Amino acid sequence: MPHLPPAQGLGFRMRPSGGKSGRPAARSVHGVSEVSASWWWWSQAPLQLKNLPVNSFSLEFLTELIINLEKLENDKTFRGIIITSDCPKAFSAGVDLREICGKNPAHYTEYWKVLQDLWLRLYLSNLVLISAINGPCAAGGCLIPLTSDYRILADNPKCLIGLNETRLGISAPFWFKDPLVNIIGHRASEHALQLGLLFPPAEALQVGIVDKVVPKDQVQSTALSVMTQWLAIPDHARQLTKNMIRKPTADLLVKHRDTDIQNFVSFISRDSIQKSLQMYLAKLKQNKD
Ligand SMILES: CCC/C=C/C(=O)SCCNC(=O)CCNC(=O)[C@H](O)C(C)(C)COP(=O)([O-])OP(=O)([O-])OC[C@H]1O[C@@H](n2cnc3c(N)ncnc32)[C@H](O)[C@@H]1OP(=O)([O-])[O-]
Repeated sequence: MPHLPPAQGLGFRMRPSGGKSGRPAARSVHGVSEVSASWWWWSQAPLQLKNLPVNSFSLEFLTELIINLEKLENDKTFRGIIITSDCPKAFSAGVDLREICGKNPAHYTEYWKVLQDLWLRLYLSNLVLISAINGPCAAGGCLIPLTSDYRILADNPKCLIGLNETRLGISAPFWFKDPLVNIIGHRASEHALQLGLLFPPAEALQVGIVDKVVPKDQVQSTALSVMTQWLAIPDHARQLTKNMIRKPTADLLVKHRDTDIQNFVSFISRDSIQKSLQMYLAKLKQNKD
């Protein structure tokens, strides 16, 4: 049987795309499930996010995710990753508000740097990245879909997706805004970002923030068939093309990382912003079903 991810934290499984029988030995590294991938035909790895209850980005979760992405990137067996959620409530609720509320500037600095690291790793990945979005995906949670090469969303009214930061009284960083503009265009981004819109599936497809909407039970199979299409292209040609298209956007963050951290830390440390985030968190707790 494939090795299952641990109950908490991040896990990932890798499976042959061609349906061959047998399984390689599983081993565990630093508490993270990993399957040693020695079989050349295993070209795509499902990466299942599991940080209960809503895959919010805690510092620990982000760090673990980066380590695992690095392993996949360095393992030449893999040419693509399908990223999905193993939490029933959400694909991702974005930044864990407890990381940016009531902490100190040193913590905010560390947190923001790690979030930038994740963005850079994903945005410039040589692998084909497909987001299989099987739950709500809010604000920072869109970091993964927006840096992916293809996005598939489950057709369920609960599966809202968008950058809703303004509704929390904060602003999405430019490195969230830029990929959104690249994907849906300038005017639609102005609209979506200023109003903090969370799109239901049909609207998400119409505006172009996702590429496909399918019934929830078909998200995974659709991701696999899209992956097959992308893997039919020779890696070197696809990677050069991806890099050519994305590098100018990524370079903006690389060049302005320190200023961006300083801006974030001074903004998030303001009393008025802290108050507004605390109110949002309290409202989330009240709204529980
Ligand atoms: C800085 C600029 C850039 C980025 C910004 C961001 O990403 S800002 C982030 C913007 N993100 C959003 O606006 C999304 C906010 N989240 C939601 O809208 C909903 O939780 C949901 C639709 C994802 C799931 O709905 P559902 O009814 O199925 O589940 P539920 O609602 O009952 O939640 C379960 C538990 O998780 C808790 N919790 C949830 N999110 C967060 C969080 N981000 N953090 C921490 N905790 C969070 C929630 O309080 C509750 O805790 P409790 O009481 O059990 O201790």
